[in-house]
Amino acid sequence: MTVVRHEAAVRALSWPAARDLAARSARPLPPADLPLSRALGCRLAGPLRALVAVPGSDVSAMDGYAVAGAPPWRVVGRVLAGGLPYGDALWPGEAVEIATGAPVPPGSESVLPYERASGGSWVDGRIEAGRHIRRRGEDIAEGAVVLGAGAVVTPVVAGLAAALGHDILTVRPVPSVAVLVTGDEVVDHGLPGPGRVRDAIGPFLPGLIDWAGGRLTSHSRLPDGAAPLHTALSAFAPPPHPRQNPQEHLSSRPGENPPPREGSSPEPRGEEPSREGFSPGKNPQLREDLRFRSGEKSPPPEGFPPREGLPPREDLRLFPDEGRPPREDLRVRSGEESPPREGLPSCEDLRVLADEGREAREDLLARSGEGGGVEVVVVCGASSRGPADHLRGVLGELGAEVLVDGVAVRPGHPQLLARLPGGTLVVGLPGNPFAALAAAMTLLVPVLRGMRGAGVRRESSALAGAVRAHERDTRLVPVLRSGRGAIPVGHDRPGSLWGAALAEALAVVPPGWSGEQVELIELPTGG
Ligand SMILES: Nc1nc2c(c(=O)[nH]1)N[C@H]1C(S)=C(S)[C@@H](COP(=O)(O)OP(=O)(O)OC[C@H]3O[C@@H](n4cnc5c(N)ncnc54)[C@H](O)[C@@H]3O)O[C@H]1N2
Ligand code: MOO
Repeated sequence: MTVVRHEAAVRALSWPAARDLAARSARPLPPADLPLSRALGCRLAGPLRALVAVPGSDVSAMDGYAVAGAPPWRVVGRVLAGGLPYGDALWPGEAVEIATGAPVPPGSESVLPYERASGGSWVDGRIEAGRHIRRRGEDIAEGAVVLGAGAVVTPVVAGLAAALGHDILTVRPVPSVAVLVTGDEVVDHGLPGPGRVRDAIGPFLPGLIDWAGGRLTSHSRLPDGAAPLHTALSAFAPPPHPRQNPQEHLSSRPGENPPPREGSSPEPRGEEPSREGFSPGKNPQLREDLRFRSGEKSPPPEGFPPREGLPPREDLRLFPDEGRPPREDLRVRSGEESPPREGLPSCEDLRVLADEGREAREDLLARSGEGGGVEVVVVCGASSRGPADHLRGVLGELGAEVLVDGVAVRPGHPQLLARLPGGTLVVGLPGNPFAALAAAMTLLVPVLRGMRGAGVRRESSALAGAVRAHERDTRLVPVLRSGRGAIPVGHDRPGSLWGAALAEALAVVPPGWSGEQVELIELPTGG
C-alpha cells in the first residue's frame, strides 16, 4: 500500500500544471457548417459577412404615401410589403399608397404617413425631403463584416445572420460530452438506503458542461467492474488490446447473452484511427448496431448509412434514459409487489445495471455514427486505487495515452485525463462529489474551453478569512466575493457539495501559501 501511495505522490502533477496541460490537450474542433438552429452556442470560425444589404432596396419606413414633387399628389397605385412593386417611376405630383417595408417606386422623394395626410384619390400634407424612406444598405451594406471570428452564436446573432441571408454558419462546433457514472452503491432517485448513496455528480454535470461550452449527449450508469467500463469506453476507441473476454462479466448472467453480431471484430491495430474512423461505413460493429436500431433486416445498400428509418438525434438522446430502468420496471422485473427494498442492490438490480454497460455502448456507438462524434467522456468514480477502481486499468487495455494521473490538489487528488486512440479525451473524476467538482474545474472545464478555442479569464483576490494552506498540495476553497476579499464559506469536505453550493468561486490556495492574493475560479452560479 505504501508503494502505491508513493507512486501516486510521485506522479501527481501540480494543480496549475494539470490545468494548463488539460487546456493544451484540447485541440480546437475543426470548423463545421451547421444550420442556424444547431449553430447556437458555437463560436464563428470566420467573420460574419452580410450576403445582402439591409434593407435590400429603398423601402418605406411608414404606412402612408410615397410621393414625388410638391403637394397635392394624385394617388396612382398601392404597394404592399411582399406584393408586387409599383411598375413605373413616380412623376412629380404623383403618390402611391405604401406599406412599411414595401419598396418605394423610383422617383419617390419621401413618405407621408397616413396620420399626416388628408384627402382620398388626391392627398395633401407637409413632407420633409427624404423622410421615412430607408435607403438600400442604409443599416448594413452588402459585404460588410458585422462580427469577427470567435463571436458566440447567441440567439440574437442567429437572428442577425438570418437577416443577412445565411442559412448555414461555419462554426467551431460545441464539443459533445458523454457521462458514465460508476458505482454499485450509487442510486439516481429516491432516498438512499443503507450502504447506498445518491448520485450527486450526474446532476451537476449537465449544467457544468453546458456552462463550460460543451453539450451533454449521453448520460449512463455503469456497475462497478472493469468489464462494463471497458465495454462502454470501447465505443470511443477501437481496442488495441481487447480483453480476453470483455463480455464475460455481462454474459455470465443467465439468459443475458447478447446476440452474436456479424462483423463485430475489432478494427485492425496499426492503422491510426481518426475521428472519421467511427463513421458507420468504417466500423462494421457500428454498422451492425445502427442496422439493429433502425429495424433493418437486410444488409444496407452501398453508400451506407441509410438515414431513413433512423431515429432523429432527439430520439437517440432518449435511449440512455430508456436504458435506465425506472423504479417501477425494476420492481416488476424482480417480481416484487411491494416497494423496492432499501439497502444493497439485488442480483436482479445488478443484472440490469450490467445491461446498461451494453446499452450505454450501443447508444454511444449509434450516436457517433449519427455524425456528431463524442469529444470527451467523463467517468465518475473508479479513479482511485481501490478494488473497484478500474478506470486506470481499462484505459491501459484500450491503449489510451494517460496525460494526467493524479493532481496535487485537495480535494480531487485522484483525477485522470487520458486520450483514447482516435482522439477522444477521457476525464476521470473522483467519486466524492466535491472532489469531483474540483477535478471537473481543473480538467474538464479547461478541456471544453480549449476545444471551443475560448480563452481563459483570470481573476485574483485577497482572502478575507482563515484558510490553512496544505504543505504540498493546492487547496480549492469555496468562497463568496466581498469588498474585503473572498470569504471562505466552509462546509468543504470532499464528500459534500454544501460549501460549493454556497459559493461563487473556488479560491486556489497554493501549497505553503502565506497570505498573498489568490486566483479565483468562477463556479457556474447561474446568476
Ligand atoms: N488507497 C487510496 N484510497 C483512496 C485514495 C487514494 O489516493 N488512495 N483517494 C481517496 C480520495 S481523495 C478520493 S476522492 C476517493 C476517490 O475514489 P474513486 O474515484 O475511486 O470513487 P469511489 O471509490 O467510487 O467513491 C468514493 C466515494 O464517493 C462516493 N461516490 C461515488 N460516486 C458517487 C456519486 N456519483 N455521487 C455521490 N457519491 C459518490 C462513494 O460512495 C464513496 O463514498 O478515493 C479515496 N480513496
Ligand atoms: O479527492 Mo479526495 O479527498 O481529495 O476527496
